[in-house]
Amino acid sequence: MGHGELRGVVALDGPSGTGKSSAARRLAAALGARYLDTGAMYRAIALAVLRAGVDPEDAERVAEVARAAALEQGDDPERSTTVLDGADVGAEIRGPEVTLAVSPVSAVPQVRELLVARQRAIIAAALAEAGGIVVEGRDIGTVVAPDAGLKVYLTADAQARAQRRARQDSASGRASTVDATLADVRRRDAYDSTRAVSPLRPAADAVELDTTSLDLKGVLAALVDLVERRGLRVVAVGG
Ligand SMILES: Nc1ncnc2c1ncn2[C@@H]1O[C@H](COP(=O)(O)OP(=O)(O)O)[C@@H](O)[C@H]1O
Ligand SMILES: Nc1ccn([C@H]2C[C@H](O)[C@@H](COP(=O)(O)OP(=O)(O)O)O2)c(=O)n1
Repeated sequence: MGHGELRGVVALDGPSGTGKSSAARRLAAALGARYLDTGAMYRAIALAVLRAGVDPEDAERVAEVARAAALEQGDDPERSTTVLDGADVGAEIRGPEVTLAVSPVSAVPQVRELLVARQRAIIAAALAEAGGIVVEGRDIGTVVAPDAGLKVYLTADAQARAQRRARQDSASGRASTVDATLADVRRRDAYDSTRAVSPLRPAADAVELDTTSLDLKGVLAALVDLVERRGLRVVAVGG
């Protein structure tokens, strides 16, 4: 695949249910860029921890599992795959057990060191091969890609985020209620933003985008506008 229209890295950070994955995939596809779902990587390690029967709060054992896990995260926005120990776990990593375990697992410094190194390698390869990549997560603008050409911090009110996530879970066949999802959203927001290592927070140079009253099309339009105004969109070069 030749170079697309995006030059450099777009970082999309923010709490759960703000629309990071939906927006990042669409933006990457629209601009012929690659896409990286860093949350899926943390979820895959959390799944490996559960499969190994390790307590997600046991940092030492969690780090051992992370080092031993064979994890491959794809960067195709049309088909983003997460392969753990040879099998695609894209559906399993969205289940409630993993969603509960991923908060303590992603707070382990050695897990973050390992995954941030892999994320940076994926970003470097994408820039060489496609010219641009959209990366979503919690610490992209602050830690993983501090020199990103554009950093956007997505927000939305907790009720809207819980309703979106509950609808998403139900559509995927996972039992869910808005109240239970709201409690999970608040739990993970608190966990992710108060942890000692790489806490969830907007980078000082991030643009904040409140998606509460925007539909997906509106979010995409806002992001394309920000990319263009930042001079990161070029006429596609063939080949
Ligand atoms: N602006 C929006 N308006 C309505 N629904 C949205 C919006 N953004 C995302 N969604 C939906 O909400 C759910 C969660 O979105 P997702 O992109 O997974 O959020 P995040 O990656 O931030 O957790 C998905 O089903 C998605 O289609
Ligand atoms: N760059 C990242 C991405 C995710 N995490 C952690 C924090 C999140 O609660 C979990 C799951 O991330 P994910 O983006 O899949 O979660 P949501 O889709 O936003 O609900 O992983 C992280 O610590 N750093």
